[in-house]
Amino acid sequence: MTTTETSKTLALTGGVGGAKLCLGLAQVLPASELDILVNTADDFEHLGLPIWPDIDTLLYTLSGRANQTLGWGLEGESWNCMESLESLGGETWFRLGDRDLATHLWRAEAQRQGRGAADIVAALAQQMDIAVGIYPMSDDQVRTIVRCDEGNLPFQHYFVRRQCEPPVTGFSFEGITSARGNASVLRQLKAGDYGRIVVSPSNPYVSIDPILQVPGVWTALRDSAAPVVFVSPIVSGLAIKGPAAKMMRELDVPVTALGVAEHYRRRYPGLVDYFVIDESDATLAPEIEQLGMRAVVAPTVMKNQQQKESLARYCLALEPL
Ligand SMILES: O=c1nc2n(C[C@H](O)[C@H](O)[C@H](O)CO)c3cc(O)ccc3cc-2c(=O)[nH]1
Repeated sequence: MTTTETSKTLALTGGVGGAKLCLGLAQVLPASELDILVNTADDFEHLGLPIWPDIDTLLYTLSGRANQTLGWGLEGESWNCMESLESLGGETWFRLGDRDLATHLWRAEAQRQGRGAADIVAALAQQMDIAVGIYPMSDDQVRTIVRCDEGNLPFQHYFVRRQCEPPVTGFSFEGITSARGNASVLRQLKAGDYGRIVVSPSNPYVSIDPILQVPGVWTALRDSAAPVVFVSPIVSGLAIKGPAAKMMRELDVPVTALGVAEHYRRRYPGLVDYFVIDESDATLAPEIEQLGMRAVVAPTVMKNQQQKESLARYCLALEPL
C-alpha cells in the first residue's frame, strides 16, 4: 500500500505546545484518521497519585476543557484541597486542582486493578468523549532525569519545584532501554497504516526525544513510507512555550530552528523528511536543506484556533518524498 492510499495520520507530542497542533489536527481530520503518541517520561508519583501531565494536557485540550490561563490542568478549577493540604503542612509545590484530582484518583484506582497505561488512557479518552486514538509512548515506566551542575533532578522537581532554574548539562531517560513501545502504534507503523507522521513543536530534549528513544520507535518512523514532518519549537530564537531555548543555550546549541534541526539530524539520521519553520526564520531554510531535509516555511505560531488548523493543514499537505 502506498502513502497516497492510506489516510491515517500519526502525531507525536508532549504537553502544552504540542497539544495545540494536535487540536488543529483533530479539527481538520476525521477522528478515525488521527492517532497521537504521547510522551510519558514527565510522569511521576506525587502524594501517592499517578500524575501523567502530557497525557492529561492532551485529554483536557481535545475535550475542550483545558485551563487556558495556566496551560495545564482544567478550566474553572478550584484549589480547596491544596489549601487544606497546606494547612496540614503537606507538600504543595506541585498544584493539583480539585477537579483535576479526580483524574489522578480514578487513574490510581485503575492501576490498583492492574490496568496498563494504554488501557487507562483509552478509557479516560472515551469517558471524555474523545474519539481520536491517544496512546502513551509505552506501558513501561520511563522517567526523565535532568542532569544539572548541582546534580541530577527528577523532571518535575527540575521543572516545577525549581522552576527550570538550575543550568542543565544533559538528560537521561530512566527505564528507556527496556521500555516496549506502544504495540498498536508500532504494529500500524509496520503495516504501513499511517500516510503521514507529524512531530509537534514540543520540547526536543524532554518531550520528543523520550518518545523517539523508546526502542524501535524512531527506526519504525524512519522506515515507514509516510513523510515525517517536524515542526520547529523555536521561532525567531525564542521557544514558543517552556524552557527549550534556555536548555539549548546551556547545552551550547544555537538557539535557532537550525539548531533544533541539527539535533534531530545528528541523533536520528535519515528520520526527518520535512522541517517546518516559521516565516520569520525563512532565511534559515537553505542551511536546513543542507542537512538533507526539506525546509518548509509557514506561519507556525498558534495563538488561535484558525492558526492551529492552518498549521495542521500545511503539515498534512506535504507529499511523500
Ligand atoms: O508549572 C507547573 N506545572 C504543573 N503542571 C504542568 C506540568 O508539570 C508540565 O507542564 C509538564 O510536565 C511539561 O510538559 C501540572 C500538570 C498536571 O497534569 C497536573 C498538575 C500540574 C501542576 C503544575 C504546577 O503546579 N506547576
